[in-house]
Formats: sequence, C-alpha cells, structure tokens
Amino acid sequence: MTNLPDVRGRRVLVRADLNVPLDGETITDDGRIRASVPTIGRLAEAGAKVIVCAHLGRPKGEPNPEYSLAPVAKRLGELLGREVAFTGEVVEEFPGLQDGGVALLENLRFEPGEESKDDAVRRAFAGRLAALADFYVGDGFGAVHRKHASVYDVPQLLPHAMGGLVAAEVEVLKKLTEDPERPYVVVLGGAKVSDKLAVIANLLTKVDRLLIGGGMAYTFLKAQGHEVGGSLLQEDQLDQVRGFLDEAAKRGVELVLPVDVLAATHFAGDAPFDVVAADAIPADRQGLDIGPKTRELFAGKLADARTVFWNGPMGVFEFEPFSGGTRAVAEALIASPAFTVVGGGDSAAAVRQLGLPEDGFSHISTGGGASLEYLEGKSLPGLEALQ
Ligand SMILES: Nc1ncnc2c1ncn2[C@@H]1O[C@H](COP(=O)(O)OP(=O)(O)O)[C@@H](O)[C@H]1O
Ligand SMILES: O=C(OP(=O)(O)O)[C@H](O)COP(=O)(O)O
Repeated sequence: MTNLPDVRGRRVLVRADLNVPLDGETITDDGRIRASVPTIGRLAEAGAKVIVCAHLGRPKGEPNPEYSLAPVAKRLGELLGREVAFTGEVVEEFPGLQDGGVALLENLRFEPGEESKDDAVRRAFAGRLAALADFYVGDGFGAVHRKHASVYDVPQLLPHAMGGLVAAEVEVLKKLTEDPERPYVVVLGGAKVSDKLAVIANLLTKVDRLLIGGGMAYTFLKAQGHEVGGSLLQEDQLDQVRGFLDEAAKRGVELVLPVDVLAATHFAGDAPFDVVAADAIPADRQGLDIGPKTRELFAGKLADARTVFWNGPMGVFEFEPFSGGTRAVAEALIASPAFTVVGGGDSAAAVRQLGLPEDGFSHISTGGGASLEYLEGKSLPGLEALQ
C-alpha cells in the first residue's frame, strides 16, 4: 500500500471485490475472499479500524436477501482469524469497533446510489460512505472498471491508497500491454456477453487470434446467419458483431468460433443433450458447451501461442456434463509454455472447481471485465481515482 499514513486507531474503508459464487448461502469458491485477506489483514495488524465494503451479484439498487454478504462476512472472519462485525446495514458506523477490528458493510448494490449514472446521486451515496472513515484503500480489482460510488467517487473524498491486490494485478497485466510475445491469443467466453462484446473492437487491434466460446459464441454464430435456438444471444448487438467479423478479416486477425456445441433441451445439469454442428443447432435446443471438435480446434490454436489471456468459461462448467470445454481450454493453457493469464471470478473458480493446478498458469486474476478493459488500453475509473 502506498501513500497511507500511520493508520493506528484510524478508520479505514477498504473497497474489496468479494463477489463470490454462491449456491444458496454456501460459497462455492472463496478465491476472491482469500485474495482480499492480505490487505485487510495488514491494516488490522497495523491497528486500523477496518471497514470493508463490496458488492455481490447484480441486485439492481434494492435489498435482496439472496445477495446478502452475510455468508461472506463469516468466511472472511474464518480466513482472517478474527471476528468480522456485520449488521446487514449498507451504511453503518460501527462505533464499537476496536483498533485492529474488522467490519463488513452489506452489499453496496442494495443502494441505488452505488451504480447510478447520475453523478449527483452517486456522489451523495459516496459522501455517506466517506463519512464512515478517515482513509480509503482501493483493493477491489474485479470492479475497477466500474464507475461506481465506492470505486470512483469515495477516493475523491478521502485520502486514499491503492491496495496490494490491485497493485499486483496491474503489474502482471502491464506485461500483456507492453510488447507481448506473439502469437498473442485472447480466449473469450462466459455469460456477460454485452460487456465483453464492447472490448472486442479494441482487442482486434492488439491480438493475433481471438477464440470465442461460452455464451459469447452464439451472437457470432447468429451474426453469420446460423440459428442458435434458445442459446444465450445478444440480439441487439448482431450488427456490431458483423462489424467485428469484417474488421478481423481486414486486419488479418484470426477469429475462431465453435464448429460444434453440446445442444441441451434446457438449462440444467441433467438435461439431455447432443453434439451438433454449430450451424445446425435445433430451434428447441440451447448450446451449453463447446463440442469435442471445437475443443481440439481451440487447443490447436493455443499450441503455438506465446501470450494468452483467457476470460470466460467455455460452457456452463457448474454442471459437470457441460464442463468439458472449459477443462479442455484450461488444460491447453497448462500445457503451454506461453505467458498465460486467466481472469474473471467464474473463470478462476472454474480452474479450481475442476481440480486443475493453479500454478499451471502464469497468473490467475480476480478480474475478468476489469482485465479486459485494462488490456484494451482504457483508463479504468477505479485506477484513475487512485492516481
Ligand atoms: N453457453 C453458455 N450458456 C449460458 N451460460 C454460459 C455458457 N457458457 C458459459 N456460461 C456461464 O458463464 C458464467 C461466467 O461468465 P462471466 O461472469 O462472464 O465470467 P467471468 O466471471 O470469468 O468473467 C458461468 O456461470 C457459466 O455458467
Ligand atoms: O465479477 C466481476 O467481474 P467479472 O465477472 O468480469 O470477473 C466483478 O465482481 C464485477 O461485477 P459486475 O460485472 O457485476 O460489475
């Protein structure tokens, strides 16, 4: 941490990314909590009164018990080896917090001010958060691309510092932006299709190859004129995607799409499915994973890469029958001598859930969208505010 004066006895607000996958109240992967522990622990050791704030999921500005951070408070306490105070309030002063004590606020996205596009509304909420503390530490790397109150506005109201996690993530990603060894391949998948389509225009100016799988692939297949049945689709971005296909061809960037998929009857782990050609998805089916030919195709396209960034699972890996594509890409990266970076909450969780060795990658980042926007060369609100 830089620029932070002696914190003993002072109140420090830490913005962390604790957006972990949950099954009911059970945390299925605690990677992001673990990644947040060093900064929080160090501040507590130094005698600060640490108030942690974070979001979970996308509850859209209103309280929703499904997205409560209560299970996260419990897990954070276990990992820190100290009690974490949690009252279920988004803005809470914790007057009884001792020096070295840690508290967690409830999900910031329960308040409309957190994500508001209206600067005044966002700043008003930021003011309430800033009033809780004397200092701010920005350590939620996975959210630094969001112009949200806790990420962008609060650091403008308080003396602030960049947390160790954000600093370490940026250090690694810098290597990918400064003269990456080629071929440079980016693999995109996952479900945040709209967000990730937005980064492709810029990536096409930087990479040699772009492999597209997961829920991202179907908007491309549809843009090529194929039916995709009930697969994930960003209907309003088809024209934009046609533009990417043209632009890639013009620039000589290889844009590689699935040639086959696992087409399931519905979205469930036990749904019947068939392997079908990517241009022959039946109308009553949805693609939940890339097929075996695509796995081989993608592995081949990764074999000679010297730099790889991968964000977004290739299928619904949470369901075992649809985890094979994600496993195949992960294994291709593990086998590769390239500089390999995996980013994203679910992508990192997938690597761990599939029992793959984390040290098989050069770096596993806690941020997917944040990493992609950094690689685009964009200025990220949460980094800008910490400069
Ligand atoms: N074909 C698909 N259809 C629906 N969801 C998919 C598909 N492929 C992957 N997904 C889902 O994408 C989610 C992860 O997406 P995303 O949040 O974009 O990744 P990350 O968190 O790594 O950035 C996973 O929960 C996975 O089930
Ligand atoms: O999960 C996250 O991003 P990621 O899926 O791109 O890794 C971050 O917590 C940001 O969440 P958001 O994409 O709902 O703003």
